[in-house]
Amino acid sequence: MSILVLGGAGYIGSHTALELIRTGESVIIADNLATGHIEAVPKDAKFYLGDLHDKAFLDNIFENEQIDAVIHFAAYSLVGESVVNPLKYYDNNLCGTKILLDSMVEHHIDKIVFSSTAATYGEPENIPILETDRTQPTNPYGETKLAMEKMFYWTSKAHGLRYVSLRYFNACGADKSGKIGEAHNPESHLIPLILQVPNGKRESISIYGTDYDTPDGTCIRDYIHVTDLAQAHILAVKYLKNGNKSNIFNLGNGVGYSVKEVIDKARKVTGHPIPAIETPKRAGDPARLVASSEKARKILGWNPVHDGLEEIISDAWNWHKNHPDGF
Ligand SMILES: NC(=O)c1ccc[n+]([C@@H]2O[C@H](COP(=O)([O-])OP(=O)(O)OC[C@H]3O[C@@H](n4cnc5c(N)ncnc54)[C@H](O)[C@@H]3O)[C@@H](O)[C@H]2O)c1
Ligand SMILES: O=c1ccn([C@@H]2O[C@H](COP(=O)(O)OP(=O)(O)O[C@H]3O[C@H](CO)[C@H](O)[C@H](O)[C@H]3O)[C@@H](O)[C@H]2O)c(=O)[nH]1
Repeated sequence: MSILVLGGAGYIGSHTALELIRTGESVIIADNLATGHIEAVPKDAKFYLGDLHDKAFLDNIFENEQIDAVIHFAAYSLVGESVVNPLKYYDNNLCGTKILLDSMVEHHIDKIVFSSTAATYGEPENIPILETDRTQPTNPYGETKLAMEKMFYWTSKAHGLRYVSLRYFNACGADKSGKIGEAHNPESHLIPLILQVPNGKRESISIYGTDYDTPDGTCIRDYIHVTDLAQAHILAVKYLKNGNKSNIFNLGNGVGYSVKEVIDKARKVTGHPIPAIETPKRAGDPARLVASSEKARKILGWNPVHDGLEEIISDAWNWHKNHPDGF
């Protein structure tokens, strides 16, 4: 039996595929390469080039491969773009996933783990954020992920399929091998943007807002190593294989770092002064997003081990310095 990794040529998907292979699983990747890279696909994974919206493409995989469970990463995830072009996000993230569910139900594939996000919460009520806290997204990207969760909920009630939704906080870092890492174009995430400065790709890093209600005035986020995220997916598949019920888990370290702290740590890791420029706030950024991942720890047995900011940035730097232009 194999695990189908949809979006496995992307950043988090390729790291998860690699970890699955390291644990001896048979992995099949399907991806349209919209934002992914063929070079990120592990050599031991079988690859299908195609799109989530193409039901015949999915049907063919489910008919010709022995698929035990699906891990679904395929989505668009640029918050700013989702505000300007919401229908692009509804179409890919929600309508695409609807086609996937049609095909899974038809082929009696009954286990799926999928990527959700901290963006489902919007402006948080409490810190750390619990899975039971209010979900009120402040952008279309977060809305599409919340709508996906609800679509899974009702589909599971009607068709007996079971799911695990993983709400990641800020994914970062890279595989220790240095062979794969984050390569988004355009890049919008803080750590890879910072590392473009010592790589000679940009002059400085912008700090979006310095008058937030935080100790140094800059936004606080919960940075979680991509390899720890990958492990959570493996545990979530195991959880479903053991017959457990559908569930939602936050994935973060439970520790928040400010934008200034991240920049300082990157200066230490790279030995570069990394000039920073204070700019106005980016619309829709909550001051603090920090996860409680107690539920994932207790129920999945998840234990993030690459949790220090220095290790996260060192692993990211190990990738970026050798791949300044990505793959
Ligand atoms: N990176 C983060 O910090 C973060 C945080 C929270 C949630 N997420 C979610 O995690 C998932 C993976 O994020 P990522 O950073 O690895 O993104 P990514 O863009 O690197 O990977 C997504 C992959 O899905 C593929 N894809 C997209 N639409 C497709 C379609 N219609 N058919 C087939 N393949 C398609 C892309 O080509 C790409 O390989 C996404 O669902 C994202 O919303 C990411
Ligand atoms: O050049 C930059 C880039 C980012 N930031 C700040 O750095 C922090 C982190 O920003 P990212 O763009 O790296 O990530 P977000 O916190 O915006 O992450 C949100 O968007 C992600 C998708 O891209 C995930 O879905 C995640 O769960 C969701 O919270 C934010 O305070 C942001 O304002 C800067 O100051 N300068």
